[in-house]
This record gives sequence, structure tokens and C-alpha cells, in this order.
Amino acid sequence: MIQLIELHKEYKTKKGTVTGVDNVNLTIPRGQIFGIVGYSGAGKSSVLRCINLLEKPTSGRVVVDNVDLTVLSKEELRIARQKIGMIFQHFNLISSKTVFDNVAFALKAAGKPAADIRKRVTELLHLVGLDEHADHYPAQLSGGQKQRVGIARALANEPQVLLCDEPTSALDPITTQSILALLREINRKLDLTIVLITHEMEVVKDLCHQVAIMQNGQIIEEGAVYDIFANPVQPLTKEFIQNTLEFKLPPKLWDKLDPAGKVVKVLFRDEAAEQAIVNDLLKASGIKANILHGKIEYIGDKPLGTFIMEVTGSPVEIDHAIQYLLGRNCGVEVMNRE
Ligand SMILES: Nc1ncnc2c1ncn2[C@@H]1O[C@H](COP(=O)(O)OP(=O)(O)OP(=O)(O)O)[C@@H](O)[C@H]1O
Repeated sequence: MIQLIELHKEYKTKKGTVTGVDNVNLTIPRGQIFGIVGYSGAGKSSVLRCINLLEKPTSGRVVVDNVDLTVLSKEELRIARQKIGMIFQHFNLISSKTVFDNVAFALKAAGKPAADIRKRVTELLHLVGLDEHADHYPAQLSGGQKQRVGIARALANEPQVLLCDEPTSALDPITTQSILALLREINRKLDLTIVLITHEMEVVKDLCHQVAIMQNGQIIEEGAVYDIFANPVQPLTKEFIQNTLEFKLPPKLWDKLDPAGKVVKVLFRDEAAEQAIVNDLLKASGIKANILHGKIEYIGDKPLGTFIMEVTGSPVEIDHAIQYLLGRNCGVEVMNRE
């Protein structure tokens, strides 16, 4: 488990003091994949780098598996850090060393015997699917393969925590999916706690169990990923989610719609996503509904449905229909032509 308690980080610059992290309190249970999302400058990297004390907090505590890292001596911290692996957006491999030697680096530094190192590196390269690439140099690898080396290297000392700094931002969508699948696999196989920073809600949706949204150094909202997608509260959270769920109706379609009707976006969440609510709605309200767009996606194993419907009827009937949907735990938003 990771606990950040009143974590505060300030940077002294020529222009004055900049706050990177503003009194953050956060608990990340063991075995979770925890996403931290925010725009550039929100403080994501600062939080992540405080977890292994790459950045020294100005104040506050960082407790990993009941050990407060902020009070350790240099030597104690060096040992504690072996249990916290890290991967980076640009992989940070040593270009003059082979894949084998990149992965072996931390083990050699820890003074492990050569035979143990060979065994461990072979295991790790197998785990990340690079058995055939031990003797290659980073320049001979694709971006996805480089990140696999980064992951193998980070796992060398059998860490309990893996910190991921935008691990897929430099990768194409297909490679991103394969790296996310690998992270999911090692989280399950190794019971590894993963903390991942990203500005992509798609990555959070695909991979994470929980998420925190950061703005101006603070965590403004956090929770289970499904709950955040189904019931976002803060405007910034809604903005991030809209970027993944948003669907814009083409102008030609708006031209054809009945001016007396309304276009509503309905979010079917939890059990509402599995019930025949549209059918019930038509029976209960007397309106007509024409579905313009719809999709159901699964976050974790729970469905979340988004439908855009043109509803026609008298104003009272339409209002009744909206109240009916709200009463069935749906999210309802009346859309206007932009
Ligand atoms: N070494 C530093 N010196 C001075 N200011 C810094 C330093 N590192 C970060 N900051 C400042 O702290 C704030 C938070 O930065 P941080 O890099 O943690 O945000 P971020 O959300 O990770 O952004 P990005 O996605 O661009 O990496 C910003 O205002 C940034 O300018």
C-alpha cells in the first residue's frame, strides 16, 4: 500500500516558488492499478517522482508498505527503492548496452552473482516476450520493444510497486494496447501495485482500477474508474471523460430533426445498462424516440451505455420522459446544436 500524507512539493526557481504538489492525501491499496490524470503542469510527474523520492517532498510523508521513506537514511532509501520500479515515456535505456545488459544493470549494481543474474534476466525477457532479443541493442528495437525492455529492467529486483510515467505516450495505438496488456498481466501475475500517470482517459479506461484527477497540484476528484466515468462531478473530470465518450452529431442530421423535439444524450449506468429502459420509457411516457447513436462499452466488466435519441412529443411528455430516465438512475443531458 502507498500512502501520501499531506504531500507538498515546491520548486525554487529564479522567478520565485512554484508549487508542484499542493497538500495531496492519497491511499493506493496493494495490487491496484491506479491512474493519475491531468493536463500538462497539473503535478502528475511531481507526485509520481515523490513516491520513490526522486523528488524530495518539501513536506509531508510518503509511506510505502508501512515504511515512511521521508525519514530513511541514504543507504536505507537505496534499499527501499529497489522495491519500487519505474518506467518512462522515452524508455531511458542505455544505448551502448544490449537488451540483456540493460535488464541486468540493476542486478549487477545490487551485487547479485552472475549465474543468478543470467537466470533472472532470461526469466524477465521471457515474461515481456523478448526471448529472442537479448543480444540486440536499443537502436535495433521498435518503441514497443524498448518499453518491454524498460518493464523487464524495472521488474529485475522484484519490486512491489511499479511507477509508470506516461508509458504509452510515445507509442502507436496498437503497440499501446500490447503494452497495456503486458502491464495488466504483470499486475495480476505478480500482485504488483501500479501507479500510472497519463493525460489519456482511454488508457485509464482500459487499464486502471482507480483514478485521481489532478489540477493545480491538487487531487480534485478520485474513485473507482467506473464510478468516475459514470458519475463525474468536477467540470475538469467531465471534460476528460467527454473526450473519450463524446460523439458529435453530423450537421446534416441536425437539419433533418423535428424542431419541436429534443435531442437527449442518455447514460445508462450500473444495472440500467442491462435493462430494457428505452422500451419501458416509450410505454410510460407517450413520446417517440428515434435512436441517432448508441454504444455500450465495458469498463472493467461493467457495462456503460451512451445513447443519443431524438425524442418527440408534447413539452409535458418530453419533460416526463426525462424525469422517468433520471428516476431509473440514468444520466440525461439535453443536447443543442453547436
Ligand atoms: N524541476 C522543476 N523546477 C521548477 N518547476 C518545476 C519542476 N518540475 C515541475 N515544476 C513545476 O511544477 C508544476 C507541476 O509540474 P509536473 O511536471 O509535476 O506536472 P505534470 O502534470 O506532470 O505535467 P507534464 O504532463 O507536462 O509532465 C508545473 O508548474 C511545473 O512547471
